[in-house]
Amino acid sequence: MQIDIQNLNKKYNARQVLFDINLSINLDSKIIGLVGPNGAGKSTLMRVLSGVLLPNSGKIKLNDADKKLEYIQWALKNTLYVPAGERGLINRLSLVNNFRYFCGLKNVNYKKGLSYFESMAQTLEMENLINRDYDQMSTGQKKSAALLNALALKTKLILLDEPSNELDIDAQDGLKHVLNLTKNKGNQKVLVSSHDVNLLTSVCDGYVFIREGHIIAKLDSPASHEDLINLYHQSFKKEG
Ligand SMILES: Nc1ncnc2c1ncn2[C@@H]1O[C@H](COP(=O)(O)OP(=O)(O)OP(=O)(O)O)[C@@H](O)[C@H]1O
Repeated sequence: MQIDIQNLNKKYNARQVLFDINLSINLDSKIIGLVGPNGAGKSTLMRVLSGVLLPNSGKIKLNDADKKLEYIQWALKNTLYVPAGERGLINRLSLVNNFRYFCGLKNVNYKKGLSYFESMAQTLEMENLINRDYDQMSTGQKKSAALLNALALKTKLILLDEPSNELDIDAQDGLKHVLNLTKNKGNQKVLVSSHDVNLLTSVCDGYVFIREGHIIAKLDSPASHEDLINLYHQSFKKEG
């Protein structure tokens, strides 16, 4: 199954921020890094892919046997956008009740999903936090909580926006570990936007480079720390 983005444009009022995007995303269990300077359009592209923002023109198509399903219908159930910062979950709900709430939104069986949620909480060393309200967590705990929720829901596509910001060193290791685990478990595609070269090179199997709303390069393989930095400088070299 594949998502095909075709000639997609997105504006905020008069300001165009995505230009004629053409990109195919295969829903295998690989992790793709979305890389680009501040303001390049990474979050916007991920929000469009999650169905919470609509493009102004162009199409997103599901290349699937079930051709009757519109992308937006599929995306609202099968994707989850985890925003940067502290806005991922509902403030006055505990982490486990957030999971229950999101199960309702995504049509996931809460009772069946709970044991997986608990095992992921253990892997992320968050089992002591699952009954704490989201607004009583630290910044880094909130990020880990939103990530745990996304992984436990098992949505087919997870869109992670700067997931390692504000994580302490242990939590960064936990993040890399669980992201690598998702590849072995096999059913979740992850698109991760990040400026963290260490995270990207530890987990990504490929990259999409975006500059000023244009996709300018793709790499279909992992990269070493040094290679990614070199590619970044080649791709985003300032002209003039
Ligand atoms: N709600 C909005 N209204 C108007 N302009 C917006 C809005 N959100 C983003 N933009 C603009 O769209 C452009 C792309 O922003 P976006 O957040 O997608 O970039 P980004 O690549 O994720 O950046 P960063 O790495 O800094 O998070 C920027 O110029 C930004 O100022």
